[in-house]
Amino acid sequence: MGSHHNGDRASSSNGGAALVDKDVDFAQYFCTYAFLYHQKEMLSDRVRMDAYYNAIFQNKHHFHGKVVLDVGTGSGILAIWSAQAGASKVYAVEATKMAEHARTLVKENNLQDVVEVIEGSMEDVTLPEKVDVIISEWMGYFLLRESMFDSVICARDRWLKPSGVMYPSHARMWMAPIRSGLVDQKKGDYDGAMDDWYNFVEDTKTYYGVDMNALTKPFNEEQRKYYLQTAMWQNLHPHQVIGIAAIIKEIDCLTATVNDVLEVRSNFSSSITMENTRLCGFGGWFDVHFRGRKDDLAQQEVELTTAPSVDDGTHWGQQVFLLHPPDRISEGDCLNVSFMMNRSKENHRLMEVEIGYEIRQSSGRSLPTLKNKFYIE
Ligand SMILES: C[S@@+](CC[C@H](N)C(=O)[O-])C[C@H]1O[C@@H](n2cnc3c(N)ncnc32)[C@H](O)[C@@H]1O
Repeated sequence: MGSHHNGDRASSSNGGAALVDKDVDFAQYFCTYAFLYHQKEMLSDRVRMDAYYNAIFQNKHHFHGKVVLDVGTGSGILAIWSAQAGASKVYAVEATKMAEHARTLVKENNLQDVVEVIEGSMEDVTLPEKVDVIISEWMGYFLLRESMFDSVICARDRWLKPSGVMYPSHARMWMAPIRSGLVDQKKGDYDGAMDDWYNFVEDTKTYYGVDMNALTKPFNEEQRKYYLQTAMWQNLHPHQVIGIAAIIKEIDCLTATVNDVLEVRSNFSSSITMENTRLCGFGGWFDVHFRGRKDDLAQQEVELTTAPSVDDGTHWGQQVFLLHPPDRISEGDCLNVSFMMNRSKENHRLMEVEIGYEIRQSSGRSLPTLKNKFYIE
């Protein structure tokens, strides 16, 4: 993944809705994955690496003598591990030129007889046989950003044997109320940008004789979106979580369809667990599990979580949705939240989010429901 302000991680499916222009998709999305610095960032994420490493090497029975497909192999790391764990054949599919680097690594590690690197979009590739295992690291910010899971679904439906296993096998999205000083900082930035605009309008009128004020409204909307409504990348401290976290989506990777992940809708409640604090927003994260399948379980189940953590932060961090203004809130209060996330119409790899929430105070009083719109860019 690129910079922490929502860089890109990568696919080329049709998003389940509108048709996607592959050239545009390549320019906007895949391109970043062609850089080694980007792959290195993922390869340096110890939580991510340990989880996949343990999932493979503690469950060698799923790999030994088996045919494996790695969807989006990048540097080839998961394909190489699969081969080292005893796979008889690994197809490693990668859309970008990173495939060439993967090929180099495969050769240097003496696995060229087992791992076949194929440069191409998963959706376009034809394999000579069906596979026993599909492994992929497809997760974007807040799980579904990038919509790369579509490509995994496509691969599964075309190439996985009926008895096949998915790595990971399950995924969940989580959400919790949080406190954060960022809410004040962003509001300050936004106010500063608007003050600057008003000065600009005045100066333009004074010095150049043109009144720009008619553009104040659209400028304001633009700045609000940028400073106040764009979800932020954060590595939250667990102490910033002020209420019970809720699961808002569960995905069985063996059976989920694109339709199942086009939209996420959840109504949940969260009890506030911190005395006299501020509700500054909501934090969203995900976890995935490697459990094998019901009739062919993992010997050692592995979890990869991106929950707020002091020592085990990941490059995914959490996505933070800030509320302006924040509300005073205290232990015993309860939040009723309605959450909705859809793909952006302009770019199926980006997301739009609506969060409605109502505070029920421990006194029994309810505050009016507030609705907020956000963009995961
Ligand atoms: C998050 S990276 C993971 C890379 C590597 N598997 C790892 O774990 O380090 C996802 C990779 O999948 C590739 N990718 C995404 N969608 C793809 C598709 N539809 N076909 C082929 N490659 C794809 C991207 O270019 C990127 O290199």
